[in-house]
Amino acid sequence: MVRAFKIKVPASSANIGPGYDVLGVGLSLFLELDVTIDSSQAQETNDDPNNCKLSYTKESEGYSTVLLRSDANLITRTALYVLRCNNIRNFPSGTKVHVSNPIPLGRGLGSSGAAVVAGVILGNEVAQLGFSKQRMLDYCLMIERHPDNITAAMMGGFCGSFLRDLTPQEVERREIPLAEVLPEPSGGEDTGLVPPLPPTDIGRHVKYQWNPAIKCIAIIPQFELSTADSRGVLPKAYPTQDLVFNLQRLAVLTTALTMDPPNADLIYPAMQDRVHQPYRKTLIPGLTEILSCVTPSTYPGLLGICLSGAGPTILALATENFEEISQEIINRFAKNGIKCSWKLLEPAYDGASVEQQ
Ligand SMILES: Nc1ncnc2c1ncn2[C@@H]1O[C@H](COP(=O)(O)OP(=O)(O)OP(=O)(O)O)[C@@H](O)[C@H]1O
Ligand SMILES: N[C@@H](CCO)C(=O)O
Repeated sequence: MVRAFKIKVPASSANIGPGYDVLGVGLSLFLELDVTIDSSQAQETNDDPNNCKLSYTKESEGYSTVLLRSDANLITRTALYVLRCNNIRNFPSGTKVHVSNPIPLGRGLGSSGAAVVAGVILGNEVAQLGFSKQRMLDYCLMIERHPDNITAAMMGGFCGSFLRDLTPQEVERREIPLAEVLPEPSGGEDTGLVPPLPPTDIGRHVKYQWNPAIKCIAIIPQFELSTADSRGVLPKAYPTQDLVFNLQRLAVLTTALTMDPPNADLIYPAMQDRVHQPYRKTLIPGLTEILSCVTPSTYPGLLGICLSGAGPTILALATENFEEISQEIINRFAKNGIKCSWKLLEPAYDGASVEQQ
């Protein structure tokens, strides 16, 4: 029997200013996997140690750099983690995965979150494990340990999320699939290890309303900034007044983005942040100036502006004047020698999906 299905996972923007590691919104830019499982084509997948032939469309972001071995690529490596937790060593023979990825890598638009969500869904589908989205979140959150992008990509829409405290035993078992559980890309040997199942309900979330008049402009610099590096510049402890500053704004922002008509006088100041953006300016030339100089008074229709995820992309929320707002930010990056592209996006309300074909 031949099986074919398509997995679609949205990009996402995390933090939305004050909601560091808390808020995320799914965006209308989709990572897509076309999957076929045809045992009569097993020979074609024999080159891969885990029976999976992986390819990317030429137009895909990362086309020339992503690794295609199934135990090295983030999507298939994640799927292998799910399979092995459930005592299945490899993909079914004759598995082919063709990826179309329009989400720029390492720019703050949730490319890794989308890849991890797609990988967990891939594992669930190929082995027909029948997991709910909530259970699949547990697997995702053992890999990417901040829930904002992952939750928005899996569930869609505008989400607030947290990780529950793990018990000391669960903390001990915080398996790190990329380091321990899966074979290293260079070796490729299957160690036979069965990783422990993830604890249940690691991530809890709510979905907020979003006023559909609010569009998301992503201004995307042409340089990559890895999330790990961008987290590395953050302090280990914060002054109380900075945490209170963010908590106050976070509480107001989640409702302000639902109100009709949107109120720029409320949203713009509610999107200010003192927890991550001030520290990340060292990695993103022009950031401080961009965040402070483009305002609703200079650009009617602009509601708020922030760093998208770990950066370097800038997220501007607006109801009109999209081109003018983008051009202003592009010009300011250009003064710092940085070229950008921009995209006008909407929230992806439904999150990740699977379509049987
Ligand atoms: N479609 C994909 N296929 C394979 N690997 C991917 C894919 N998407 C992301 N990755 C991996 O994830 C890395 C980028 O992850 P990183 O967390 O640094 O940035 P990001 O997820 O784009 O940004 P942010 O988390 O701030 O939104 C890439 O360099 C690549 O290794
Ligand atoms: N909350 C995360 C999102 C990026 O993955 C960060 O800002 O580091």
